[in-house]
Amino acid sequence: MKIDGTPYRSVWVEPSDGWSIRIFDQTQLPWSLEILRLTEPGQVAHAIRSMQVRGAPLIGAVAAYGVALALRQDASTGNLERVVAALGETRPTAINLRWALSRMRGTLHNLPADARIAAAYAEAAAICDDDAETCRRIGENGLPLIEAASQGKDRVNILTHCNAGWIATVDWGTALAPIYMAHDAGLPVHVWVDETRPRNQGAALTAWELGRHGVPHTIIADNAGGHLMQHGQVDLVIVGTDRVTRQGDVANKIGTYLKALAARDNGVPFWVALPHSTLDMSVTDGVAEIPIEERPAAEVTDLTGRTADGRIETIRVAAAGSAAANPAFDVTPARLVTGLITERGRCAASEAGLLGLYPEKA
Ligand SMILES: CSC[C@@H](O)[C@@H](O)C(=O)COP(=O)(O)O
Repeated sequence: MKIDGTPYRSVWVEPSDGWSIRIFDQTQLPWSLEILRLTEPGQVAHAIRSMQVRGAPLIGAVAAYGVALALRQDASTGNLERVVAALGETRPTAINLRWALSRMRGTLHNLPADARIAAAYAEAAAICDDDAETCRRIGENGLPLIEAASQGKDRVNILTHCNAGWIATVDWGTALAPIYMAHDAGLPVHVWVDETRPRNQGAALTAWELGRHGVPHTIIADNAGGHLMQHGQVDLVIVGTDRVTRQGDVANKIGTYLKALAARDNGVPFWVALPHSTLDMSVTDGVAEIPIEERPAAEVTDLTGRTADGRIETIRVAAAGSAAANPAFDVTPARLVTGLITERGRCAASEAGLLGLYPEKA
């Protein structure tokens, strides 16, 4: 996607040296566009854990390059195993991280050490190209939903939660890909952007992305969605996901489940966009089985923003001395999901629906 006319991906190899890795520091958005250079796997682990990079597909892609950086230092089998294990522990909920690391391990494990570095860069690049193309197809497969919802309307209102846009993936995004395509096709799209407390991925990242692309949008407090649905102001909900189970349960940013409940109560379609790398067929019951990341309490008690004179500051908004809990994801049961949008088409959020599109995962 483009920033001020220049096309970017969310992760790339620095062309001047051919090996170091470039990412946007998402903790600095929307205030400043800072590009970081990662040169060793410890920096990659830090970038994922601190959410300088975030979003399920992107953390998988960056971790893949983390393996390549580690092998530059030591291409032994022992080091390959160590880096795969270490990066796999950086965040627990998004399955894309483990998917990418296991794909890297599978490609590299049986190669001689002196062939591993080039192969690791090639495999990480293939993961990135695959993700960009996959997300583009998700856009194509979600577009008809927006076309149908916009019939006879001068505005089609889509609500989204968190950030499942191009900076959460390598390119295009998942939930936002159909929205970009609809906007580019001239459909009258308007997006309700949940602010997405506690880290504000909606207010900071989704709003930034949509704004750069010229997509009309309005930021709302997380609790406003139900009210808007009751008053007919939401035509459909599209969200991304960090893990979809065999029976179609969906893990996504905390608060997604409440949006699905409100959507069901108001007859609003609730769609979930995902690439194949987000499917975890080894898990059936998402509520019981998906590990939910618990993040620092300070993300709840404190807020970071830009002051009127341009300084980035963090302030405490909670009462002094109160404890805070911060589960970062929740699971929406399949029964609340209207359907899944994938690179292979749309399907029901069910085992039969998923196996219809992905028979090889039976
Ligand atoms: C295409 S990204 C889908 C999900 O990863 C996204 O909705 C989300 O929940 C991201 O959470 P984050 O904690 O910001 O990594």
